Amino acid sequence: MTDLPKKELFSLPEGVIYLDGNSLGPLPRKARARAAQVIDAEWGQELIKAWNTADWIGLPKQVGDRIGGLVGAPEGTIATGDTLSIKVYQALAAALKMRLDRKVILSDSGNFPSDLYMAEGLIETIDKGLELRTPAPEAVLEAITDEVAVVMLTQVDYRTGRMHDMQALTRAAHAAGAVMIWDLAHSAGAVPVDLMASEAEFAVGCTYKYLNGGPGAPAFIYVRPDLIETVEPALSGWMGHDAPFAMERHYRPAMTTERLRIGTPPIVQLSILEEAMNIWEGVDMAEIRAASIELSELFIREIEARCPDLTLASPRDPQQRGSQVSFAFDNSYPAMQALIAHDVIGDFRAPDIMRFGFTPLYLDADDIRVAAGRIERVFRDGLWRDPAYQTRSRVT
Ligand SMILES: Cc1ncc(COP(=O)(O)O)c(C=O)c1O
Ligand SMILES: Nc1c(O)cccc1C(=O)C[C@H](N)C(=O)O
Repeated sequence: MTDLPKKELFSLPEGVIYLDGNSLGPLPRKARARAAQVIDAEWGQELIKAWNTADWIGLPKQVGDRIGGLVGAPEGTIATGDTLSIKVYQALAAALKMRLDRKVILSDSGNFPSDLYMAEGLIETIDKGLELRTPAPEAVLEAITDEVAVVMLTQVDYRTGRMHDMQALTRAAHAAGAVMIWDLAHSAGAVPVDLMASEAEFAVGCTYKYLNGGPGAPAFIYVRPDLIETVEPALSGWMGHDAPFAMERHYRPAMTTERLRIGTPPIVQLSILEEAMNIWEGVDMAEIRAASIELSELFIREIEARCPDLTLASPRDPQQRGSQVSFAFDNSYPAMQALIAHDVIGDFRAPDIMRFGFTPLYLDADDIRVAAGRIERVFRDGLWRDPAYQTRSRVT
C-alpha cells in the first residue's frame, strides 16, 4: 500500500484546491532544486562536457523507461522528446507506411483537435487520397472495417472523460487488419494502462498533465518491441540516427525506439520530468485508480446534491470514465472563472463544459468536500454573473 496522498511532495498554493492536474500538473517540490542543479552545476560549470559528465545524452531514454513503468511498456520501448502533436504525426506517418494498400484513418469526433489537425496536415503532405473518418466515440467499434489502415484514438476523451476500451478496440482493429495508435495524454498516470497486453503498435502521450513534468514537458512515443527495427521514421532527424556523432551523409535509423527521436533533447525539462517521475516510485496504478474513482464519485454526489443547475456530462459509470469529471452549464466560462477566483481551479472547455480532474497524489476527500462547498456558493449566490468573470482570456 502506498501512502496517498503525497501532497507534501508538491508545491501547491495555500488554500487552493487544484482540480486541473489533468491539464497541467502542479510543481513537484524537488523540481526547483533539480532545475537549478542542471542550470548551475551542469550547464554552468560543465558546459558542453555535461552531455557526457552529467549523462544528458542518456536522459531521454532513462526518462522514457520511467514512463514505461507506468503504462506497461518494457524498457527501451519509449522515446521522449518534442511535443505530443509531433509524436502523433510520427506515429501516424509510420503506421500508414505499414498499410500502404489502405486509405482510411479512423479516429473519433471527440478526439483532441490537435490529433485531428495533425492527421489532416499529414494527409495534405503525403497523400491527398487518404480519408480521415471521425464518427462519434460510441460508434468507433462498428466503423472499424477492412478499409481502415490506422485506428488512432485518445483513450480518455479530453472533454467528457469518456474512456475507450483499449483492449477491445485494439483487438477489433487488428481483426480488421488495421494498425492501432493510442493517445495516452489523459491516461498516463491517471488510469492503469498495459500497452504490451493491448498489443497496440503505437502509443503517444504527454507528460505535463498527470505526470507533472511542467509546462512544455517533453512528449513520449511507444513502439511495440517487435516493430522497433522496421518502423520507418517520417521525421528523420540526427538524434534518431544509429550513430548521430558519426555525421554520416545519409540517414540510418537507430535500431531501437530512439529512431523516433528527432533533434536535441530539452535537458532542463527532461530533468524536471525525471524528478517528477521519482514521485511515482512504488506507487501502484491500481491504487491510484481506486482512489481516483472514490474522489470522483464523491465529487459527483456532492455537486449533484448542492448544484441542481449543473448536468453531469461524463459517463455516470466510473469504469467508463478516466480521472476527470465534467459538468455542462450554459454559462460555464464565467462560472469557471468565478470558481477559480474562489480558489477551486478546474477548466472550461467549449462550448459549455466545466472540467475537473482527480489526482490522488495530492488530493483527498476533504479537498473534494471543501471544493464542493465553494462551488455550491458560486452557483447558489449567482457569483458567476459578476461582469469581471465574463471576459475571455486567450488561454481558457
Ligand atoms: C489528447 C491530446 N492530444 C494532443 C494534445 C496536444 O499536445 P501538445 O500541445 O503537447 O502537442 C493534447 C493536449 O494539449 C491532448 O490532450
Ligand atoms: N497544453 C496546453 C497548453 O499549452 C495550454 C493550455 C492547456 C493545454 C492542454 O494541455 C490542454 C489539454 N490537452 C486539454 O485536454 O484540454
